Amino acid sequence: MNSPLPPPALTRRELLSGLAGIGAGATLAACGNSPLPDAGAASNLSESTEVVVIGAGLAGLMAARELVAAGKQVLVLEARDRVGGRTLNHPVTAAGAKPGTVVEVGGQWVGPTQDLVLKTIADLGLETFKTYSTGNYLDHRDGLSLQYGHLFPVDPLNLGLNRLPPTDPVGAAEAAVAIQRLNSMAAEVPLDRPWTAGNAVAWDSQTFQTWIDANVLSPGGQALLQLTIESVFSAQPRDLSLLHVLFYIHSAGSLDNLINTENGAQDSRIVGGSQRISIGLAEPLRDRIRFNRVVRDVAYDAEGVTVAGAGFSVRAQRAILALSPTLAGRMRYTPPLGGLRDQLTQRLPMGTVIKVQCVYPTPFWRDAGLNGQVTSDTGPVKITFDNSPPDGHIGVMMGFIEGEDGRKALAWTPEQRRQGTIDSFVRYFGEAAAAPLEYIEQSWSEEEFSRGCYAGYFPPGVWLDYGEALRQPIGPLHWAGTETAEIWNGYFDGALRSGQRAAAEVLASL
Ligand SMILES: Cc1cc2nc3c(=O)[nH]c(=O)nc-3n(C[C@H](O)[C@H](O)[C@H](O)COP(=O)(O)OP(=O)(O)OC[C@H]3O[C@@H](n4cnc5c(N)ncnc54)[C@H](O)[C@@H]3O)c2cc1C
Repeated sequence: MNSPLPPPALTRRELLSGLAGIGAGATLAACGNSPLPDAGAASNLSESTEVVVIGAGLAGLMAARELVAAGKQVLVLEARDRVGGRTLNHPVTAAGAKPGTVVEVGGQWVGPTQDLVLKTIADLGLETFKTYSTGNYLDHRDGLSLQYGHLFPVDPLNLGLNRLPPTDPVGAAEAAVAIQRLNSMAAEVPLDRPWTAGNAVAWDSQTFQTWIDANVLSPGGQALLQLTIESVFSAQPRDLSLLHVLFYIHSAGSLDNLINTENGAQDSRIVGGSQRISIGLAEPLRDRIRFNRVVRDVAYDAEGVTVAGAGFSVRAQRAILALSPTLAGRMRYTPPLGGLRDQLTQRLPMGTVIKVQCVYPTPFWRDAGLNGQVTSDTGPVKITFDNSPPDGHIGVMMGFIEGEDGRKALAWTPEQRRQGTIDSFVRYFGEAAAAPLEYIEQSWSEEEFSRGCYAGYFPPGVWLDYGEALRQPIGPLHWAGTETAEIWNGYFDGALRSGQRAAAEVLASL
């Protein structure tokens, strides 16, 4: 926890200036940090390659790396002026912050069993540090706050006794039993073909809320499961197919893996910020990435594929579309994709999340014996984490406004979101939270090239009737992106695995 800060990560501007020597140098030099595509500078640029990858997030970058390693010619087209997609470092500029201090406004954590992302981090020479978890958790329910620690030194039956807030013991016990039941059901869902599970029809015909209503009796247990699902999917239990929830649990190994901080998906962070993974993957590809290339048209035939946008086109033998099905569905395909694939992309919405962070002179909650991790029944921020830098020289409190709360907050002004965040933090940590030095937010639903987060999710009926079309290549078109992953779907690890899988498909087909 107390390791000194590493040398500052390569900044976006440094990476871009490093990339400016490539073929489309004029465009890159001009693009700076503008979030808008510089279509004019790309006028009439026409290139050809063996494989074109659309999207320079983790999936696209991994696919490109694999193809280059196999000796293929590759071009990566990225709509934004940066790499990383849903990973994004943000500089902390508050007084007292050491130069180079960043917080992640996108994905940030890694944990055990996420083997590919952990290997990638190690291969890139990056380091991880544990999410701050020393001290008590805090649960806020029915207007009261309760601090609690690890009440039970051992939990031999793995009932989650230390994971669920004991504010309502009956509710916590019921939720713990439900979680174990869900883990057992999830193990029956084949990761490669969830729609073939023995109970697939019944499970894909109901929402997760329907299952809660039928199987969890106490209001406290219901509320805990609802919050659990909101925090994992940034959507409401009423939005999600039960089959999808079970697939996702199996994909991560267990629901415990999804929700735990220590030894779970929130276990560790990357020193210098998670976007360093994307930047590290991109560095050897610097002469192959084209920024500000918003692909709008994909024309394909037996010979290959031409992808194009304002002022540019690329001809290739194969294309990997390394982005969410929702985004892939926004492109125009010639000839049109089959109805199954097209309708699939009409049915996979992205979750809704606004990630909010307040910077303070110190992580003052630690002095009160709190680890900064809150669960709450009161919004807009119902989940918080201590997001301070590794040495804790400044305090960063982070929260998510997600699901239903996120949807409401999309209609708020920036000042209302800031005030709502501060009100939540004051409710949990007292008046010391009232005057942050800096407020940072990222609303992923308002990002044209993400359209929501953490990931796309499956409402009822979609796995059953459209699941087959998720990864099935169409002619020279191959699909990647974390939404296509079997293992750790929705996470960094799944994104990287999907890139590897799509690259292997292409290599086998060439
Ligand atoms: C707030 C938040 C918190 C999260 N927390 C975690 C976490 O702690 N741990 C974890 O493992 N995961 C987390 N995730 C999820 C994780 O970030 C994603 O699973 C992963 O980054 C997805 O990578 P990807 O390559 O599949 O997609 P993306 O990162 O979305 O990459 C797609 C790329 O395609 C580009 N693109 C889009 N449209 C076009 C177009 N028309 N033409 C060209 N390019 C285009 C985009 O700009 C983008 O760069 C979180 C996400 C968010 C937003």
